[in-house]
Amino acid sequence: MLHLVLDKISIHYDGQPAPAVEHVSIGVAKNDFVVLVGRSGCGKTSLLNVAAGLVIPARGSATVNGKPITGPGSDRAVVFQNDALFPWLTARENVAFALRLRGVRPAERARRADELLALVKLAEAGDKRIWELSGGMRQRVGLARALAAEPEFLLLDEPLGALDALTRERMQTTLLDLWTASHAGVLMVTHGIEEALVLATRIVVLAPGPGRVVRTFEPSFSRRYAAGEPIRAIKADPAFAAARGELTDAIFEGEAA
Ligand SMILES: Nc1ncnc2c1ncn2[C@@H]1O[C@H](COP(=O)(O)OP(=O)(O)OP(=O)(O)O)[C@@H](O)[C@H]1O
Repeated sequence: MLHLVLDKISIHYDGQPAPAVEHVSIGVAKNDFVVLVGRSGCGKTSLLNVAAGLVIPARGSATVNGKPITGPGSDRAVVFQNDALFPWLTARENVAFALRLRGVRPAERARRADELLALVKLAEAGDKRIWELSGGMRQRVGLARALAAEPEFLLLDEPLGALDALTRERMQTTLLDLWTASHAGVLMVTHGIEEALVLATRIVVLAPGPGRVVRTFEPSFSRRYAAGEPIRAIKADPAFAAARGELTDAIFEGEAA
């Protein structure tokens, strides 16, 4: 079984008096969609950066398929909010660039890039330059580029955070479609409570001071979507509203009024 494992992780930034994160364990298997939520400063991005190999923990172990994570690797692709694409290149060229890094032959690159753009519903936009695209379209090019690496794990830091509410909602189902099609394990950070419920197979709720896990939830809504239930019907289910209330309480529990 493919696994990304953060085991008893503590993170202590240089010059800080206290650890940012203490004793946090999170596992992501293939086909899992794990979402980290919690108040500002609870260490969500720091933990994602440990998984990406960009932050080395003070204690604990981070492994991917049993091997220690010592830096970025082709088994993990990262998408950040406002991800940097090359604005002067077309959407197709941006995706093809990632294929080139993977050693895909030039003759193959354009065809494969078009397949990936179709997957994120941008089949018509291959020839458009990045500066000609909307924020939501750019974010989809970023996802197509991440998928070009055929990663076993996708690490997403607020990938929909910069989008307007309607585009964000549409992108949630795009993300679920990509997850279902790719079978990748996903670890994602979000501030969106509904977004976490729509997407996650597991939600890890963190609290700050220092960052630690306070609750986990295993919602079934994303599996229901993957099984063919429309997203509107899922969100209208009273179970969805109940889960939203419970998750909100867990996030704000213990917060000084
Ligand atoms: N490079 C750094 N150097 C020093 N301290 C840092 C650094 N990065 C993060 N921190 C601190 O670590 C703690 C956790 O930060 P982190 O960004 O991981 O939290 P977060 O939950 O992602 O926050 P937000 O929801 O506001 O994005 C915070 O107290 C932050 O100030």
